[in-house]
Amino acid sequence: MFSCRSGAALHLRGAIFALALAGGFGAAPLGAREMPESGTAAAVKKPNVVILATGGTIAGAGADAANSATYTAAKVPVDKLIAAVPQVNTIANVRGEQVFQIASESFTDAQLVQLGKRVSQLLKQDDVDGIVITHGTDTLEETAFFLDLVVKSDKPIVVVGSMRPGTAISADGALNLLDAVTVAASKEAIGQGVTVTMNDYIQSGRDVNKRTNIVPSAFYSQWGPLGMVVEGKTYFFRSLTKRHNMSSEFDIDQIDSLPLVGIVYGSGNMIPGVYDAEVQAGAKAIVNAGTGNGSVPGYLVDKLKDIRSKGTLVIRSSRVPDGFVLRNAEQPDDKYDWVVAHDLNPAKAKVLAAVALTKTTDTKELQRIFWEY
Ligand SMILES: NC(=O)CC[C@H](N)C(=O)O
Repeated sequence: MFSCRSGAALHLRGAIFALALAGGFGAAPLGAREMPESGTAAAVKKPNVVILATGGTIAGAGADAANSATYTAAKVPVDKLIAAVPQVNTIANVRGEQVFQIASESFTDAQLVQLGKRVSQLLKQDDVDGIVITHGTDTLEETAFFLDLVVKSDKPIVVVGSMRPGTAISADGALNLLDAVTVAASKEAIGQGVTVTMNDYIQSGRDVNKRTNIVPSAFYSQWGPLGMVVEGKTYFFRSLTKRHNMSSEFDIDQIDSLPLVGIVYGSGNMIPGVYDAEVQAGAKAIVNAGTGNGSVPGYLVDKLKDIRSKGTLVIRSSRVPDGFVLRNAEQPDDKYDWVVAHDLNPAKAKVLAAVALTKTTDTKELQRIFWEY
């Protein structure tokens, strides 16, 4: 019905082109939050976006432009990151805050809580419309999921990193940051949960995983991206169906620390003493990153039953990146009072377990939480 050859379509395309010409280089892109009030670019009220910088490769620097993988992370301060991408200013009123300057593998739970509280505090302000968090990519998926679970706001929260430092040939950080600001400033991202903008895609922070160590296409979700961001405009194709942010029962304003949760990686010929070490170190739950469908070697079943009977929670996840762990398949979870992590990888299961344990240690409740988030 709406053919490109129709007069109406041609008229519409002509009008959009004329508007773009009138706006010139400084015009707000189509993704900006507010529409023009009088049809001129000057009347566009830009959204306010705060960039919280935490370090990572996006703030990294190498000795030579050929160093795409050998460099030091967490070097460049937030003001320089923003100054390097002046195009963000056409999309939003942007200001930066340096929260940390670390490689993301060095994130502690205390820092995660501190970051979450700052995001929550800022999003309560009327003069903040969206948040971008620049972050190392190694644990970006944990931080994004944590914020998805605990920040009670519908406003966009975008976590972004890069795979190459800004000093490298074909550095990806500048475009990823521009895309992050675009999403944080967009109406379409409201209520979509925490998102991650890497390599032109908008990924759900809940679903996304880092899958490769080097290339810019490192981030992947088995359920697919939510959409794309291209030249200052967002294109959403899906929504997150899991509970998050406003529909979450967790609230960072009520959380001051996280209980310790350990992960044990499954393989052939495992060392049973590793579980004891985690319990002795204070782990309230152990995520078993089992083989296959979260399988547990026969010689370890009694060890895990024993740990559970003494109070530590056992959560079956899998080292296999895709698919999900089925309850009572491979092991009788009902009988042993274990929990399954559903489709969450071990690192994400650890985050959800820690957050859930701030409210309950009841295994039925924990299993409900693992189904719902
Ligand atoms: N690409 C990256 O950001 C990796 C750098 C570093 N290991 C970090 O996670 O911060």
